[in-house]
Amino acid sequence: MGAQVSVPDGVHVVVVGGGFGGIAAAQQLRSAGFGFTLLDLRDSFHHNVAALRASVQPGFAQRTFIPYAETFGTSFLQGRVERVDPEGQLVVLQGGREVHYSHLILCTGSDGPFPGKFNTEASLQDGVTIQAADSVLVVGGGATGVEMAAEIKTEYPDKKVVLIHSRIGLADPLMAQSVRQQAKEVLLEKGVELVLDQKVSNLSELPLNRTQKNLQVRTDKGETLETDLVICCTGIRVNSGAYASSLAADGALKVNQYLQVEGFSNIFAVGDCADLREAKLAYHAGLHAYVAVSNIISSLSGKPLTPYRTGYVSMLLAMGRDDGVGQFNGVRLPRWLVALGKSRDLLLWKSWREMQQKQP
Ligand SMILES: Cc1cc2nc3c(=O)[nH]c(=O)nc-3n(C[C@H](O)[C@H](O)[C@H](O)COP(=O)(O)OP(=O)(O)OC[C@H]3O[C@@H](n4cnc5c(N)ncnc54)[C@H](O)[C@@H]3O)c2cc1C
Repeated sequence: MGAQVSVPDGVHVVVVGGGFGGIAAAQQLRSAGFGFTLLDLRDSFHHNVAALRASVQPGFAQRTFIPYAETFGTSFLQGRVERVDPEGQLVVLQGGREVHYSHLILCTGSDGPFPGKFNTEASLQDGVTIQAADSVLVVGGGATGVEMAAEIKTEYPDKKVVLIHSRIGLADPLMAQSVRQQAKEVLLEKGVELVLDQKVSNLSELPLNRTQKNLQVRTDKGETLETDLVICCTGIRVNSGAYASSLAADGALKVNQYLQVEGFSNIFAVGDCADLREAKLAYHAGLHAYVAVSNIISSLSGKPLTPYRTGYVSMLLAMGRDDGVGQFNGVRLPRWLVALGKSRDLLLWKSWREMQQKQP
Protein backbone atom coordinates (compact mmCIF):
# COMPACT_ATOMS: atom_id res chain seq x y z
CA MET A 1 0.00 0.00 0.00
CA GLY A 2 1.06 3.66 0.05
CA ALA A 3 -0.11 4.67 -3.44
CA GLN A 4 -2.99 7.14 -3.70
CA VAL A 5 -6.29 5.62 -4.84
CA SER A 6 -9.25 7.27 -6.50
CA VAL A 7 -11.63 7.82 -3.58
CA PRO A 8 -15.34 8.20 -4.49
CA ASP A 9 -17.27 11.22 -3.14
CA GLY A 10 -18.92 10.68 0.21
CA VAL A 11 -16.29 8.26 1.49
CA HIS A 12 -15.11 9.21 4.98
CA VAL A 13 -13.48 6.65 7.26
CA VAL A 14 -13.73 7.01 11.02
CA VAL A 15 -11.10 5.24 13.14
CA VAL A 16 -12.06 4.84 16.80
CA GLY A 17 -9.02 4.44 19.05
CA GLY A 18 -5.48 5.58 18.32
CA GLY A 19 -3.50 2.66 19.74
CA PHE A 20 -1.14 0.54 17.64
CA GLY A 21 -3.98 -0.56 15.34
CA GLY A 22 -5.55 2.89 15.02
CA ILE A 23 -2.38 4.81 14.13
CA ALA A 24 -1.42 2.15 11.56
CA ALA A 25 -4.88 2.42 9.96
CA ALA A 26 -4.82 6.23 10.00
CA GLN A 27 -1.38 6.36 8.37
CA GLN A 28 -2.47 3.99 5.61
CA LEU A 29 -5.66 5.96 4.99
CA ARG A 30 -3.65 9.14 4.76
CA SER A 31 -1.13 7.67 2.29
CA ALA A 32 -3.98 6.36 0.15
CA GLY A 33 -5.58 9.85 0.03
CA PHE A 34 -8.73 9.11 2.09
CA GLY A 35 -10.68 11.62 4.14
CA PHE A 36 -10.68 10.22 7.67
CA THR A 37 -11.14 11.11 11.34
CA LEU A 38 -9.06 9.47 14.06
CA LEU A 39 -10.77 9.62 17.44
CA ASP A 40 -9.18 8.97 20.82
CA LEU A 41 -10.07 9.93 24.35
CA ARG A 42 -6.46 11.00 24.94
CA ASP A 43 -4.43 13.64 23.08
CA SER A 44 -1.43 11.34 22.63
CA PHE A 45 -0.67 7.81 21.49
CA HIS A 46 0.52 5.76 24.46
CA HIS A 47 3.22 3.20 23.71
CA ASN A 48 2.18 0.68 26.36
CA VAL A 49 4.86 -1.82 25.25
CA ALA A 50 7.36 0.61 26.84
CA ALA A 51 5.19 1.56 29.81
CA LEU A 52 6.86 -0.80 32.27
CA ARG A 53 10.28 0.78 31.69
CA ALA A 54 8.70 4.16 32.38
CA SER A 55 7.87 3.01 35.90
CA VAL A 56 11.48 2.07 36.73
CA GLN A 57 13.43 4.78 34.85
CA PRO A 58 12.60 8.35 35.90
CA GLY A 59 12.17 10.61 32.87
CA PHE A 60 11.45 7.74 30.47
CA ALA A 61 7.67 8.24 30.50
CA GLN A 62 7.67 11.27 28.20
CA ARG A 63 9.07 9.07 25.42
CA THR A 64 6.01 6.82 25.65
CA PHE A 65 3.49 9.54 24.66
CA ILE A 66 3.34 10.79 21.06
CA PRO A 67 0.88 13.66 20.37
CA TYR A 68 -1.70 12.85 17.68
CA ALA A 69 -2.39 16.38 16.43
CA GLU A 70 1.21 16.94 15.29
CA THR A 71 0.92 13.94 12.98
CA PHE A 72 -2.70 13.97 11.89
CA GLY A 73 -3.63 17.68 12.20
CA THR A 74 -7.37 18.29 11.88
CA SER A 75 -7.98 14.63 10.99
CA PHE A 76 -7.53 13.93 14.72
CA LEU A 77 -10.37 14.63 17.13
CA GLN A 78 -10.10 14.09 20.88
CA GLY A 79 -13.15 12.61 22.59
CA ARG A 80 -14.61 9.48 24.11
CA VAL A 81 -16.91 7.56 21.76
CA GLU A 82 -19.96 6.48 23.73
CA ARG A 83 -22.10 4.99 21.00
CA VAL A 84 -22.03 3.68 17.44
CA ASP A 85 -25.21 4.07 15.37
CA PRO A 86 -24.84 1.70 12.39
CA GLU A 87 -28.16 2.80 10.83
CA GLY A 88 -27.36 6.50 10.87
CA GLN A 89 -23.70 5.69 10.08
CA LEU A 90 -22.39 7.85 12.89
CA VAL A 91 -20.47 7.67 16.11
CA VAL A 92 -21.57 9.73 19.11
CA LEU A 93 -19.02 11.32 21.43
CA GLN A 94 -19.39 12.11 25.11
CA GLY A 95 -21.20 15.46 25.16
CA GLY A 96 -23.31 14.56 22.13
CA ARG A 97 -21.10 15.48 19.16
CA GLU A 98 -21.75 13.21 16.15
CA VAL A 99 -19.24 12.15 13.50
CA HIS A 100 -20.53 10.54 10.29
CA TYR A 101 -18.78 7.71 8.55
CA SER A 102 -19.08 5.72 5.36
CA HIS A 103 -16.66 3.15 6.78
CA LEU A 104 -15.76 2.56 10.42
CA ILE A 105 -12.65 0.93 11.89
CA LEU A 106 -13.01 0.07 15.58
CA CYS A 107 -9.68 -0.22 17.41
CA THR A 108 -10.61 0.50 21.02
CA GLY A 109 -8.08 -2.03 22.34
CA SER A 110 -7.92 -3.10 25.94
CA ASP A 111 -7.39 -1.69 29.37
CA GLY A 112 -5.90 -3.01 32.57
CA PRO A 113 -3.97 -2.01 35.65
CA PHE A 114 -1.28 0.67 35.67
CA PRO A 115 1.66 0.63 34.88
CA GLY A 116 1.13 -1.82 31.94
CA LYS A 117 -1.83 0.23 30.77
CA PHE A 118 -2.13 3.95 31.37
CA ASN A 119 -5.77 4.68 32.05
CA THR A 120 -7.47 7.79 33.32
CA GLU A 121 -7.28 6.83 36.98
CA ALA A 122 -3.51 6.39 36.83
CA SER A 123 -0.97 9.07 37.60
CA LEU A 124 2.50 9.15 36.10
CA GLN A 125 3.88 9.82 39.58
CA ASP A 126 2.78 6.32 40.63
CA GLY A 127 5.60 4.84 38.58
CA VAL A 128 8.46 6.27 40.58
CA THR A 129 7.40 5.05 44.01
CA ILE A 130 9.40 1.87 43.28
CA GLN A 131 12.50 3.81 44.35
CA ALA A 132 11.25 4.11 47.93
CA ALA A 133 10.43 0.39 48.37
CA ASP A 134 12.93 -2.19 49.67
CA SER A 135 10.81 -5.06 48.38
CA VAL A 136 8.31 -5.36 45.54
CA LEU A 137 5.70 -8.02 44.84
CA VAL A 138 4.55 -8.41 41.24
CA VAL A 139 1.17 -10.16 40.92
CA GLY A 140 0.66 -12.25 37.78
CA GLY A 141 3.32 -14.11 35.80
CA GLY A 142 1.93 -13.64 32.30
CA ALA A 143 4.01 -11.77 29.73
CA THR A 144 3.49 -8.39 31.47
CA GLY A 145 4.30 -9.65 34.98
CA VAL A 146 7.44 -11.44 33.77
CA GLU A 147 8.65 -8.26 32.02
CA MET A 148 7.76 -6.11 35.05
CA ALA A 149 9.70 -8.28 37.52
CA ALA A 150 12.73 -8.34 35.18
CA GLU A 151 12.62 -4.54 34.67
CA ILE A 152 12.59 -3.85 38.42
CA LYS A 153 15.36 -6.33 39.26
CA THR A 154 17.52 -4.98 36.41
CA GLU A 155 17.21 -1.34 37.51
CA TYR A 156 17.25 -2.10 41.24
CA PRO A 157 19.34 -5.27 41.79
CA ASP A 158 19.42 -4.67 45.58
CA LYS A 159 15.66 -4.73 46.01
CA LYS A 160 13.88 -7.96 46.83
CA VAL A 161 11.54 -8.75 43.93
CA VAL A 162 8.96 -11.53 44.21
CA LEU A 163 6.73 -12.68 41.33
CA ILE A 164 3.60 -14.58 42.31
CA HIS A 165 1.71 -16.54 39.64
CA SER A 166 -1.38 -18.74 39.89
CA ARG A 167 0.11 -21.39 37.57
CA ILE A 168 3.41 -23.23 37.26
CA GLY A 169 4.21 -22.05 33.71
CA LEU A 170 5.22 -18.41 33.28
CA ALA A 171 4.58 -16.01 30.35
CA ASP A 172 2.06 -16.55 27.56
CA PRO A 173 0.78 -20.13 27.08
CA LEU A 174 0.90 -19.54 23.29
CA MET A 175 4.70 -19.24 23.43
CA ALA A 176 6.95 -22.27 22.96
CA GLN A 177 7.60 -24.19 26.15
CA SER A 178 11.37 -23.71 25.74
CA VAL A 179 10.98 -19.90 25.55
CA ARG A 180 8.76 -19.86 28.65
CA GLN A 181 11.36 -21.95 30.48
CA GLN A 182 14.08 -19.55 29.36
CA ALA A 183 12.07 -16.62 30.76
CA LYS A 184 11.97 -18.41 34.10
CA GLU A 185 15.73 -19.02 33.99
CA VAL A 186 16.48 -15.35 33.26
CA LEU A 187 14.30 -14.25 36.19
CA LEU A 188 16.10 -16.65 38.53
CA GLU A 189 19.52 -15.56 37.19
CA LYS A 190 18.61 -11.95 37.96
CA GLY A 191 17.56 -12.92 41.48
CA VAL A 192 13.76 -12.65 41.21
CA GLU A 193 12.03 -14.96 43.72
CA LEU A 194 9.18 -17.00 42.24
CA VAL A 195 6.05 -18.07 44.10
CA LEU A 196 4.26 -20.34 41.63
CA ASP A 197 0.90 -22.11 41.72
CA GLN A 198 -0.43 -19.65 44.31
CA LYS A 199 -2.89 -16.79 44.12
CA VAL A 200 -3.08 -13.61 46.19
CA SER A 201 -6.28 -13.87 48.20
CA ASN A 202 -6.48 -10.32 49.63
CA LEU A 203 -5.61 -8.30 46.48
CA SER A 204 -8.66 -6.02 46.77
CA GLU A 205 -7.53 -4.89 50.25
CA LEU A 206 -3.99 -3.98 49.16
CA PRO A 207 -2.83 -0.56 47.93
CA LEU A 208 -1.39 -0.86 44.39
CA ASN A 209 1.66 1.01 43.03
CA ARG A 210 2.14 2.81 46.34
CA THR A 211 4.97 2.17 48.77
CA GLN A 212 3.81 1.30 52.27
CA LYS A 213 6.08 -0.61 54.62
CA ASN A 214 5.30 -4.17 55.70
CA LEU A 215 2.21 -4.93 53.64
CA GLN A 216 0.85 -8.40 54.46
CA VAL A 217 -0.04 -10.31 51.30
CA ARG A 218 -1.96 -13.54 51.82
CA THR A 219 -2.15 -16.42 49.34
CA ASP A 220 -4.78 -19.09 48.71
CA LYS A 221 -2.31 -21.70 50.04
CA GLY A 222 -2.25 -20.00 53.45
CA GLU A 223 1.16 -18.29 53.10
CA THR A 224 1.76 -14.67 54.13
CA LEU A 225 4.32 -12.62 52.20
CA GLU A 226 5.59 -9.27 53.43
CA THR A 227 6.36 -6.50 50.94
CA ASP A 228 6.55 -2.69 50.62
CA LEU A 229 4.93 -2.39 47.21
CA VAL A 230 2.40 -4.40 45.20
CA ILE A 231 2.20 -4.09 41.40
CA CYS A 232 -0.68 -5.88 39.70
CA CYS A 233 -0.12 -7.30 36.21
CA THR A 234 -3.35 -9.23 35.71
CA GLY A 235 -6.81 -8.41 34.46
CA ILE A 236 -6.58 -7.01 30.91
CA ARG A 237 -10.08 -6.55 29.44
CA VAL A 238 -11.41 -5.34 26.08
CA ASN A 239 -12.60 -1.69 25.90
CA SER A 240 -16.09 -2.28 24.57
CA GLY A 241 -17.78 0.88 25.93
CA ALA A 242 -17.93 2.55 22.51
CA TYR A 243 -19.98 -0.17 20.84
CA ALA A 244 -21.44 -2.48 23.48
CA SER A 245 -24.99 -1.09 23.19
CA SER A 246 -25.30 -1.17 19.39
CA LEU A 247 -23.11 -3.99 18.13
CA ALA A 248 -24.41 -6.56 20.60
CA ALA A 249 -21.07 -7.19 22.20
CA ASP A 250 -20.04 -7.00 25.81
CA GLY A 251 -16.46 -7.82 24.97
CA ALA A 252 -14.47 -8.43 21.79
CA LEU A 253 -16.16 -7.91 18.41
CA LYS A 254 -16.97 -11.00 16.33
CA VAL A 255 -15.37 -10.62 12.90
CA ASN A 256 -15.27 -12.60 9.67
CA GLN A 257 -12.06 -13.49 7.84
CA TYR A 258 -11.96 -10.00 6.24
CA LEU A 259 -12.12 -8.42 9.71
CA GLN A 260 -15.63 -7.07 9.03
CA VAL A 261 -17.76 -7.01 12.17
CA GLU A 262 -20.44 -9.70 11.89
CA GLY A 263 -23.46 -8.32 10.04
CA PHE A 264 -21.77 -5.18 8.62
CA SER A 265 -19.75 -4.81 5.42
CA ASN A 266 -18.53 -1.28 6.27
CA ILE A 267 -17.49 -1.79 9.92
CA PHE A 268 -14.13 -3.40 10.71
CA ALA A 269 -12.51 -4.40 14.01
CA VAL A 270 -8.76 -4.25 14.47
CA GLY A 271 -6.36 -5.12 17.32
CA ASP A 272 -7.19 -6.26 20.84
CA CYS A 273 -10.95 -5.56 20.43
CA ALA A 274 -11.28 -8.08 17.54
CA ASP A 275 -12.31 -11.58 18.61
CA LEU A 276 -9.50 -13.59 16.98
CA ARG A 277 -7.86 -16.73 18.28
CA GLU A 278 -4.35 -15.36 18.61
CA ALA A 279 -2.20 -13.49 21.11
CA LYS A 280 -3.25 -9.87 21.72
CA LEU A 281 -0.27 -8.03 20.29
CA ALA A 282 0.61 -4.60 18.93
CA TYR A 283 2.29 -6.47 16.09
CA HIS A 284 -0.99 -8.18 15.19
CA ALA A 285 -2.96 -4.90 15.51
CA GLY A 286 -0.71 -3.43 12.77
CA LEU A 287 -1.32 -6.44 10.51
CA HIS A 288 -5.08 -6.19 11.08
CA ALA A 289 -5.05 -2.48 10.21
CA TYR A 290 -3.36 -3.24 6.91
CA VAL A 291 -6.01 -5.85 6.03
CA ALA A 292 -8.93 -3.60 7.07
CA VAL A 293 -7.74 -0.59 5.03
CA SER A 294 -6.90 -2.82 2.03
CA ASN A 295 -10.42 -4.24 2.21
CA ILE A 296 -12.02 -0.78 2.30
CA ILE A 297 -10.03 0.09 -0.83
CA SER A 298 -10.92 -3.23 -2.53
CA SER A 299 -14.61 -2.92 -1.69
CA LEU A 300 -14.73 0.55 -3.28
CA SER A 301 -13.13 -0.70 -6.48
CA GLY A 302 -15.07 -4.00 -6.66
CA LYS A 303 -11.96 -6.16 -6.10
CA PRO A 304 -11.98 -9.34 -4.00
CA LEU A 305 -11.30 -8.79 -0.29
CA THR A 306 -8.13 -9.98 1.45
CA PRO A 307 -8.58 -12.54 4.26
CA TYR A 308 -6.63 -12.17 7.51
CA ARG A 309 -4.75 -15.32 8.44
CA THR A 310 -3.20 -15.82 11.85
CA GLY A 311 0.43 -16.82 11.53
CA TYR A 312 2.94 -18.65 13.71
CA VAL A 313 3.47 -17.08 17.11
CA SER A 314 5.92 -14.16 17.22
CA MET A 315 6.47 -12.76 20.72
CA LEU A 316 9.41 -11.05 22.34
CA LEU A 317 9.79 -10.45 26.08
CA ALA A 318 12.11 -7.69 27.30
CA MET A 319 13.78 -9.08 30.43
CA GLY A 320 15.03 -5.66 31.53
CA ARG A 321 17.05 -3.45 29.19
CA ASP A 322 19.94 -5.93 28.92
CA ASP A 323 18.27 -9.30 28.22
CA GLY A 324 15.32 -10.85 26.43
CA VAL A 325 13.67 -14.06 25.29
CA GLY A 326 11.31 -14.75 22.44
CA GLN A 327 10.36 -16.37 19.19
CA PHE A 328 9.71 -15.13 15.68
CA ASN A 329 7.36 -17.10 13.40
CA GLY A 330 7.57 -19.95 15.89
CA VAL A 331 11.39 -20.08 15.92
CA ARG A 332 13.21 -19.37 19.21
CA LEU A 333 15.59 -16.42 19.04
CA PRO A 334 18.91 -16.02 20.87
CA ARG A 335 18.69 -13.85 24.00
CA TRP A 336 21.21 -11.29 22.72
CA LEU A 337 19.12 -10.76 19.58
CA VAL A 338 15.92 -10.08 21.55
CA ALA A 339 17.86 -7.75 23.85
CA LEU A 340 19.16 -5.84 20.83
CA GLY A 341 15.90 -5.87 18.84
CA LYS A 342 13.40 -5.18 21.61
CA SER A 343 14.77 -4.71 25.13
CA ARG A 344 17.17 -1.82 24.49
CA ASP A 345 14.57 0.67 23.25
CA LEU A 346 11.29 -1.35 23.38
CA LEU A 347 10.66 -0.47 19.71
CA LEU A 348 9.84 3.11 20.62
CA TRP A 349 11.78 4.28 17.57
CA LYS A 350 9.31 2.43 15.32
CA SER A 351 6.26 4.32 16.63
CA TRP A 352 7.99 7.72 16.58
CA ARG A 353 8.99 7.02 12.99
CA GLU A 354 5.49 5.87 12.09
CA MET A 355 4.11 9.09 13.62
CA GLN A 356 6.76 11.06 11.68
CA GLN A 357 7.95 12.85 14.81
CA LYS A 358 11.32 13.18 16.52
CA GLN A 359 11.74 11.28 19.80
CA PRO A 360 12.58 13.64 22.75
C1 LIG B 1 3.08 -4.12 29.36
C2 LIG B 1 2.73 -4.59 27.98
C3 LIG B 1 3.72 -5.00 27.11
C4 LIG B 1 3.40 -5.41 25.81
N1 LIG B 1 4.41 -5.81 24.97
C5 LIG B 1 4.10 -6.11 23.69
C6 LIG B 1 5.13 -6.42 22.75
O1 LIG B 1 6.31 -6.46 23.09
N2 LIG B 1 4.79 -6.68 21.46
C7 LIG B 1 3.52 -6.64 21.04
O2 LIG B 1 3.27 -6.86 19.84
N3 LIG B 1 2.49 -6.36 21.91
C8 LIG B 1 2.75 -6.11 23.21
N4 LIG B 1 1.74 -5.80 24.09
C9 LIG B 1 0.34 -5.86 23.64
C10 LIG B 1 -0.04 -4.57 22.93
O3 LIG B 1 0.28 -3.44 23.73
C11 LIG B 1 -1.52 -4.56 22.56
O4 LIG B 1 -1.83 -5.74 21.87
C12 LIG B 1 -1.80 -3.34 21.68
O5 LIG B 1 -1.68 -2.17 22.45
C13 LIG B 1 -3.18 -3.43 21.03
O6 LIG B 1 -3.34 -2.31 20.20
P1 LIG B 1 -4.79 -1.75 19.91
O7 LIG B 1 -4.61 -0.70 18.86
O8 LIG B 1 -5.73 -2.85 19.65
O9 LIG B 1 -5.29 -1.10 21.28
P2 LIG B 1 -4.66 -0.15 22.38
O10 LIG B 1 -3.19 0.00 22.21
O11 LIG B 1 -5.20 -0.66 23.66
O12 LIG B 1 -5.30 1.28 22.06
C14 LIG B 1 -6.67 1.52 22.13
C15 LIG B 1 -6.90 3.02 22.03
O13 LIG B 1 -8.32 3.24 21.98
C16 LIG B 1 -8.65 4.34 22.78
N5 LIG B 1 -10.06 4.16 23.17
C17 LIG B 1 -10.61 3.11 23.83
N6 LIG B 1 -11.94 3.29 23.98
C18 LIG B 1 -12.22 4.47 23.41
C19 LIG B 1 -13.43 5.21 23.25
N7 LIG B 1 -14.59 4.76 23.72
N8 LIG B 1 -13.37 6.40 22.61
C20 LIG B 1 -12.19 6.88 22.14
N9 LIG B 1 -11.02 6.21 22.26
C21 LIG B 1 -11.04 5.04 22.88
C22 LIG B 1 -7.66 4.27 23.94
O14 LIG B 1 -7.49 5.56 24.52
C23 LIG B 1 -6.39 3.80 23.23
O15 LIG B 1 -5.57 4.86 22.78
C24 LIG B 1 2.05 -5.41 25.40
C25 LIG B 1 1.04 -5.00 26.29
C26 LIG B 1 1.37 -4.59 27.57
C27 LIG B 1 0.27 -4.16 28.51
